Amino acid sequence: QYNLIKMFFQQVMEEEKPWALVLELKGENDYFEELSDIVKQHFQIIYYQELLENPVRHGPKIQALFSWNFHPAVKPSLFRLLPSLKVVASGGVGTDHLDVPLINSLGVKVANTPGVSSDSTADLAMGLLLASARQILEGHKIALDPMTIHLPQTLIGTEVSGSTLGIIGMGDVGYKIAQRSKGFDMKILYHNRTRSEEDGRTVGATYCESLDDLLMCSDFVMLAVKLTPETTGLIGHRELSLMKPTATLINVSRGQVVDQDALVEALRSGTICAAALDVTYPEPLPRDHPLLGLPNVLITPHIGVNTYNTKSRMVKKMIENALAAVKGLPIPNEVII
Ligand SMILES: O=C(O)C(=O)CO
Repeated sequence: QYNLIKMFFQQVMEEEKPWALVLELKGENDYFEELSDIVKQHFQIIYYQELLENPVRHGPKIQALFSWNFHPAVKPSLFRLLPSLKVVASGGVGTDHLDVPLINSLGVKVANTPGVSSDSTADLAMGLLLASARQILEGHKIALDPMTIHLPQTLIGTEVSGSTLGIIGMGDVGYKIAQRSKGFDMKILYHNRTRSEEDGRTVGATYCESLDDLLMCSDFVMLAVKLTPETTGLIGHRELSLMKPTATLINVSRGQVVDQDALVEALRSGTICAAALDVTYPEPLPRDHPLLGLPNVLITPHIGVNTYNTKSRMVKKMIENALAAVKGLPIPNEVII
């Protein structure tokens, strides 16, 4: 009898949980299953495929939408299926993939997950810098190929210690990159909309008011800006031509910050030495994209935040934001544009 009562209350509690539509978290691997399980502690979940199979049954009950970065489904036709939707809980800091004013005009709020992913993104940025400077991938290929004889005079890389790093964008990620580069004895320059004296001092970074100066003086140029109308196409032909021919461009922000055609040209012509990119546009690049065929380019598929710890923290934040919206409370990380 006790068990029956317990089951009854469990069922009542389950039914009281609000409904959420979850994009992308299902079944890709165990890790995503685990993240889904965290969401399930607070929400009853409908996956995108289930919604499409029966939109009339599932659509009206959905109050929150969980989504990671860009997802092609997040467009007006989806919102039309979700008349009770209160919030898009987006995983990640950037919300450039969402039309926030349009979503708001439908009475739906947008939230993101700031402050929990800058360490992992900065780690990856340093990984790209080191891998590119020391040709780690090329070395790995040689080590795997029994037909290649490794000669000591091959794979001569760029010394990172003592070189100059120019960070464009001194937000959370830029700052964490500066902290790490300090450990590598790099000279650090930064360019930002606003000068942050204190941040600069703590990590020993020198403010460059002029972006051109930073580009001209840096051995590694690191992009860590938000995508805004001002930063779209920030690095084009002119900016690349200011960089040293020995310099490397690293991008962990958004692909659109760089004019990719100009980058291809600069890499082909030797205007700059190399590029290491965690972000491109589109993502992924089409198989025949010229960037994929260049020997001096290293590309990772937008994995800056992909550690288990970071993703778990992001999911927790997404849940906090979604629960607040469903309860009509102030949303901790509401995106206001
Ligand atoms: O946090 C972000 O904006 C990201 O790009 C995560 O992938």
